[in-house]
Amino acid sequence: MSIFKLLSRSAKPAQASPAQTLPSSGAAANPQLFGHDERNGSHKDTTTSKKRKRGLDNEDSASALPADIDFFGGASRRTEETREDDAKTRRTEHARHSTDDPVSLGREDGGADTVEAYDEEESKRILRSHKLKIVVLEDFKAKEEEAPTEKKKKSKKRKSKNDVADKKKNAKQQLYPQPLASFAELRTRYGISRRLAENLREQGYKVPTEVQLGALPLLLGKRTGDSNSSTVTDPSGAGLAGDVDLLTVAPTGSGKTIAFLVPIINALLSEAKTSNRSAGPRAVVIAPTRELASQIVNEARKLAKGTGIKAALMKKGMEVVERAEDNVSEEANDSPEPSDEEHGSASDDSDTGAQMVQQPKRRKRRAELVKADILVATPLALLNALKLQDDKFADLPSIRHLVLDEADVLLDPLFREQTLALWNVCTNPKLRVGLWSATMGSNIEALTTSTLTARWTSLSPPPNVPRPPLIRLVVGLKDTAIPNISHQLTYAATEQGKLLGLRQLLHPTMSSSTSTTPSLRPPFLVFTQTIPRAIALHSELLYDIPPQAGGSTRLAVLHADLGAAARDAIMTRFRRGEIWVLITTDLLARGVDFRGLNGVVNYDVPNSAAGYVHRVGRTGRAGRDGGVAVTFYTQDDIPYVKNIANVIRASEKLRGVGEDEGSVKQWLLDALPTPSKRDKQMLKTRGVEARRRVKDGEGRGKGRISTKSGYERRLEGRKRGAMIASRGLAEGNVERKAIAAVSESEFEGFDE
Ligand SMILES: Nc1ncnc2c1ncn2[C@@H]1O[C@H](COP(=O)(O)OP(=O)(O)OP(=O)(O)O)[C@@H](O)[C@H]1O
Repeated sequence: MSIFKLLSRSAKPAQASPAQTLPSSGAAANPQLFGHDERNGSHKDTTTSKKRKRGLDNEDSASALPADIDFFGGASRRTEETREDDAKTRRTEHARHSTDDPVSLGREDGGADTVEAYDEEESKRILRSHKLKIVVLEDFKAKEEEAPTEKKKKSKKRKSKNDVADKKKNAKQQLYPQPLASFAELRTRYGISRRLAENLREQGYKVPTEVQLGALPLLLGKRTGDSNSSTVTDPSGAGLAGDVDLLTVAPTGSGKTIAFLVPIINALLSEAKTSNRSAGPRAVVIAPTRELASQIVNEARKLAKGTGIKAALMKKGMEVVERAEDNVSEEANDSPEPSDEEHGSASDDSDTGAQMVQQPKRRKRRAELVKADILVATPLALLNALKLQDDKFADLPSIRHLVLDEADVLLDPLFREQTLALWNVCTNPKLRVGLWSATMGSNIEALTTSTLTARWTSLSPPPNVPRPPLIRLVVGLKDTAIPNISHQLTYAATEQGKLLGLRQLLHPTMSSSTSTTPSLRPPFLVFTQTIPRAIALHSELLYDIPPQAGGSTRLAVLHADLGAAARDAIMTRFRRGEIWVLITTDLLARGVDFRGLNGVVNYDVPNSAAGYVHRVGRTGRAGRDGGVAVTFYTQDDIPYVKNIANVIRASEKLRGVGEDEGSVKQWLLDALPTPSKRDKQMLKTRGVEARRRVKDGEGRGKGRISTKSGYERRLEGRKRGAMIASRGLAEGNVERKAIAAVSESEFEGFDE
């Protein structure tokens, strides 16, 4: 039975019936990914800890964690009985605070009535069990203090060297800040705005994910109601108090967006009274694609609802700063003005929700000045808006918070120049920077450090504020795919084999549905290497979905050559469940969050291991189980596929899958060649060459995908076959070869 026919049986064909448990859909039981080792007793027993004293004495060391933190252990293995125990414990905790309303704990000023802080040992244990590692990557202040000391004390060179070594050691010191036990603590312990806390609760977030558990305390800094002080530093004594630049590496779908937005919105709210809101945006979030930027704006708006904080997506035609030429033109106001067409029309911005300020007396060309507190943009869109006549860029001194989402790609050669230019126009000495991604090479760390230093020393006048440290937070193993998805690495030999494999996924046969490997169910994404290949694959599959299941409307292609409106429309239809199979390029590989996505097909292998991590990370988000990632590879891909096989192996290891049971067996790893550095670089920049050489529709090369649908080609094939047959098949080999060629190209698909 075709999955499409099955799905189309429901009253609303666009959605699966509730009875069907589509793997990645629905609410995530537990958004956290790690912590199972707690149960194995790998950590120290904490019988004496404060939290344990609060009614958890009978549980083993893992369960000794507060219920809200111990979801890991619980996620896969917790019994009904222990769940009930946890619920009781939670109720007891709430009773202690005389309310069941998590966000209303504490007073308006955020004081009193908070749970006790963890001691350092317990903080360490919790952070370790959730695979969080936080280190001071660069303690610039200590370094600056160290420099003159070294100069002056030449005679004590040896001693000085020891000092430097000690300080270096300290600079890489590991931190164990208080982990965030629940979102309620954001209000009670960190005193975030009541409205912000309510907005978080309204969205149903209860348990913080690992990255939130570690990053929010670091970024919010100030803690209220702790026993010794209302404003305290972290227990490690690093003196952070929220004033840090942060580089975060955390798995895909682990909730990084909330982790960077909450502290920004909260800071903007507390600065609101003192800051000049008309001076321009105060926070900028840069993302590599328009789709991701628009998603971040939506998230920010939900979190900032009712707070007065505005978030806007940077669009064509928006102005961010008033420029000198605007003022000049004010005087020449009556003279004819150039057309404003190059900046797009105002209606383009109608869905942004940003307040556009009309400047009636100004030059028409610069008619709109965005008045948003948080501006979200792709690098080029923002740079274009800042471009001055002399090819320089206008400064943005109002920006206090800069976030680079998907920082590794933003600092990759493709975007590096633009991103650094934007970083440099943020001239506020109190600028705080956040770099976030699921993958981060060490070159990005080095680039971040050098950029921070270059920027700091170039500030004029020299800043009279302390220089914040650069902290690195890593969740889990760096550059690894999330453990909660099933991987399938499938050798398809040729392009035809891949097409056959994809059709098999669209129309699973009985034998494949009873096989042990999990089957892929719509909605899913299909990634190709290039735009022409995405377009061609879309044409090829256009009529593969039966009309009774919605036909060709269930299939769509999304790529960067489409206009903004078309891209938005496809995204909306896919999110609504109207499109079931979306063929795309790496445009959607990063950041984009489709909650109900059941799987990902790498029709063409990704260009790097990081590419694989991001692509497959579109499924299994927020801890959801059951997502499937299928990767086809051909003869042409063999030189490059080992990196991907290694990522799969590491992810399965995290999941606890044994070496013999995983989808990548040792013999395969041994057989695959290790790509050279040069090969990797070539792959990253150009993709698999064979697929570039053969352009869409040209000849019958091995990299070709037909631009005609399979259905159309079948019809043509039948006609041709009939003609050949009518000429008489007995005429010899020539015709037989022709028939063979036709039938090779006309795969019939899998019927029921
Ligand atoms: N604490 C939480 N509990 C449940 N769901 C959460 C929580 N935090 C975030 N989410 C949900 O998890 C999903 C993924 O979040 P988000 O897009 O921020 O992930 P990400 O870490 O930025 O991923 P990527 O690396 O792919 O960009 C979103 O749908 C978000 O609403």
